[in-house]
Amino acid sequence: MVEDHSASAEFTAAEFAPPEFTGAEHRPDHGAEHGTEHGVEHRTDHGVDRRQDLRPEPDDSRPEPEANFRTEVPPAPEPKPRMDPGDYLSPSLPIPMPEPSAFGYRPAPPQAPYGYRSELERAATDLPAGPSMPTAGTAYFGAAPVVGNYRQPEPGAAWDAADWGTGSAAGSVPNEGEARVDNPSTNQRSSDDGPAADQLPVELPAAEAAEAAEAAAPQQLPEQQHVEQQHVQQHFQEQQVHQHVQEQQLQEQRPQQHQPQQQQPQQHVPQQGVQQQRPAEVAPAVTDLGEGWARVLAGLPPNQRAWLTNSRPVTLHESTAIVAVPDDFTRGQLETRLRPDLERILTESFGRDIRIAVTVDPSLDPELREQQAAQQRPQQQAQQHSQQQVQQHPLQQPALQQPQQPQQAPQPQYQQPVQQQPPPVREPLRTDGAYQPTIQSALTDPDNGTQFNPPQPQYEQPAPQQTFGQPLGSVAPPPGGSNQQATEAQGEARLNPKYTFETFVIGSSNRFAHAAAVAVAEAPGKAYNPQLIYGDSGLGKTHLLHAIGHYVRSLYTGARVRYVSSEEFTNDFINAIRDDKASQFQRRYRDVDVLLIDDIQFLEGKIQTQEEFFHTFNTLHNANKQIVISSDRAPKRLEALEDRLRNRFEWGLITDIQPPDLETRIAILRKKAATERLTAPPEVLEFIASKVQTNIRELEGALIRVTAFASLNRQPVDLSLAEIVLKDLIPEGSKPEVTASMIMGQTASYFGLSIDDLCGSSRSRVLVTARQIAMYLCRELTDLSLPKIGQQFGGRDHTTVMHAERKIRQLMSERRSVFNQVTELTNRIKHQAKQQ
Ligand SMILES: Nc1ncnc2c1ncn2[C@@H]1O[C@H](COP(=O)(O)OP(=O)(O)OP(=O)(O)O)[C@@H](O)[C@H]1O
Repeated sequence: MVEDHSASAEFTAAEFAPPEFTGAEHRPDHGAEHGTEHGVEHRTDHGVDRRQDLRPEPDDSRPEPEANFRTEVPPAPEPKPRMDPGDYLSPSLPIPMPEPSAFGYRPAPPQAPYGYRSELERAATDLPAGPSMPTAGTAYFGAAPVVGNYRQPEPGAAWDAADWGTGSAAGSVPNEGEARVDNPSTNQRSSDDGPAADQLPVELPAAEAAEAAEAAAPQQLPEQQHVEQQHVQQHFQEQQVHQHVQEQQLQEQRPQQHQPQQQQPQQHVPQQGVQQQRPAEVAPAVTDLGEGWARVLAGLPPNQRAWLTNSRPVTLHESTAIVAVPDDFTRGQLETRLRPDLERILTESFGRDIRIAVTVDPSLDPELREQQAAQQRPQQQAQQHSQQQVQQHPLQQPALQQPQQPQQAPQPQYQQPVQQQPPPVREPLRTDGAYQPTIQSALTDPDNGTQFNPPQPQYEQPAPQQTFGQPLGSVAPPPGGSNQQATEAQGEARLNPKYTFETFVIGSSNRFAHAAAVAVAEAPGKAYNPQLIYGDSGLGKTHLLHAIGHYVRSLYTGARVRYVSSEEFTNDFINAIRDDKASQFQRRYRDVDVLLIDDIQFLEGKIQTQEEFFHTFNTLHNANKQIVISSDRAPKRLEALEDRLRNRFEWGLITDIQPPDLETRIAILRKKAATERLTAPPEVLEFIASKVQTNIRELEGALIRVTAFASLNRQPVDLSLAEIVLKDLIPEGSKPEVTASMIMGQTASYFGLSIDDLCGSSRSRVLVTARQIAMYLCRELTDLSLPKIGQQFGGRDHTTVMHAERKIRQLMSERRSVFNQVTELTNRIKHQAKQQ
């Protein structure tokens, strides 16, 4: 429900989901697998080609490229040697793209960085603007008018040069209609033009240096002016010809010919030769990203091209070109300022719509490579020296032939990206084709029963730097570290591998929460911070939190993600105080890039823990680290939480999850059946979905029971069998409350044990099974979280409960005795609950 749009920017999916929000409309043909059933999307792809909706409206105040060209040229410029496009390309020749299979990776999720956001934004812009509804684009995103990576400053508002990366002094965003024009007399460029010539790094390539020097020259000879004017005129005419030809092309609607184009250096002929250049202007469409990228580099003005010097085209997936850049800051520049021009040129080059997705590959940073090389040099020299000694003193060979110490890994440079510097223009790009994309495959094909590929170990990347920036005060694992470290990092994140975006079914009840979660994962700390997801138990909040974690880790090498439930946070905090390990505790929760904190309602009434969480929150938020919170209520209804915390939750984006409708429930069951390889005909799934309406965990439990029963009895799963198994399911609405103590009491008496036995440490077989069954039933029949259940059973860890749940599910389908025990116990417990 909408609580208060103006104050909390909160909204509910159910009310606002526009009717036209159907999967079919939203999903063109991208992605590995996608379907719409009963209006419910089975998302397994990240591909949604709707980024046009997302991209910011072109800023009128920024000159179009051509206008830019004209305004940048001083009225009487000094003659400059025309640069051959080959010069532009030389430092950054695109490499042939490796075949995905050759490197053992699958292509990145098609258009991942846009699809989900576009969904969210489309939803936002489609909403009716009522009197209490702020304008679209800022309505739902809390205080900051942030959409994706793009921060759109308010017209006239002060803006920070760092946001635009020019290093120039802060200015103000021009009001609508105000154009930013370069000032040739002072040689100052408007901030939108990218790195100004005098701010470019010292070691420019020759051509760039010539241009920078030229821009700095105060005087021009009349003769030079004349030559330059000729160039200007010529270029202008060339562009007109180009436009004309393009218009003709459009009119004729000629099918594009996809012929690979040989990269031809452009001829600079005198003005009258423009007509002869026509064939070169009407370049045939390219099919290869390398060629397309070459055209991009040739087509951009130098100041924009400077940002691409260390970039690298990675691969083209359908209509998404993935480009790697050395750092987050450059990524931001590409995604905001350069995007329109890049996409325009690529679209023209390919003859079809092309969008870009930018990923970070720190190994492209020339400084870093230089440092690496410098560190390796002494070792190599020492090695050479040793070898020489060996040759000179053969008698010493035994000593010298000791196995070499493994080469010490270069020390990581965990620096924050340099914020106000244009990208270094120093070294030619690597052309060895050894690049492996940071974006890991996140595609699943549940219909084929294939599992989601968990992110590859983080430190297999050649980069000795964390892509995601430096966690606060952290001691990051060394580069090139072992798989064990990667596994540890994975373990540290504490993410359930089954809870990914691929296994999450989208319906009208959770569409907004899902779209926001994806947006957050794609731009952690930038899109919506914090993000709060609330909804009743068993509706997928935890699933979304874990999915964010997985997705961040697959997109950003080295990103530190930590999932924790509020109860664990509380316990950890108490233990830290008890053991005098406060600083360790703080490091654990503050040295992360993404903190996912589940069931925040459990902090209610815990004053000291709230205080600690408040500081954790502030530290992370101030450092632009992402915080995602889940709660069973809207923040306003967390009355026992301190005001200052609740206020902070409202800074970002609040989304709710509603109980799924019938179609979504059926879709969830289908997905579950596919991933768990359970066979159940559609009518059985529909029957189960109609019986269990408000809790997806119970829904899944019902499916497990039906299929397990069938498997034990060697019967086919059909409607009559499902009816028998689920006959005791109490209709929703009149659901009596089942408590943990009820379950433990019933279980203990059923197995002839005591409650102390269940909570104790004995590991006799009967006891272990009884304990695990009780834990399983607590999970299925109550709303208790994993840690809470663990507490009930003598303070056991939540992972023990997870293990028990899994184990009993498995045993139910393998052993009749276990199935019977669980069924019998369920009936007894429900019977007892009904009578109370
Ligand atoms: N949209 C969905 N698609 C697929 N599975 C879902 C979806 N929503 C929930 N589930 C599944 O339902 C089960 C319960 O979800 P989850 O634990 O995330 O709920 P929750 O809202 O966090 O509940 P609680 O508040 O009790 O912790 C999980 O197995 C999860 O995978």
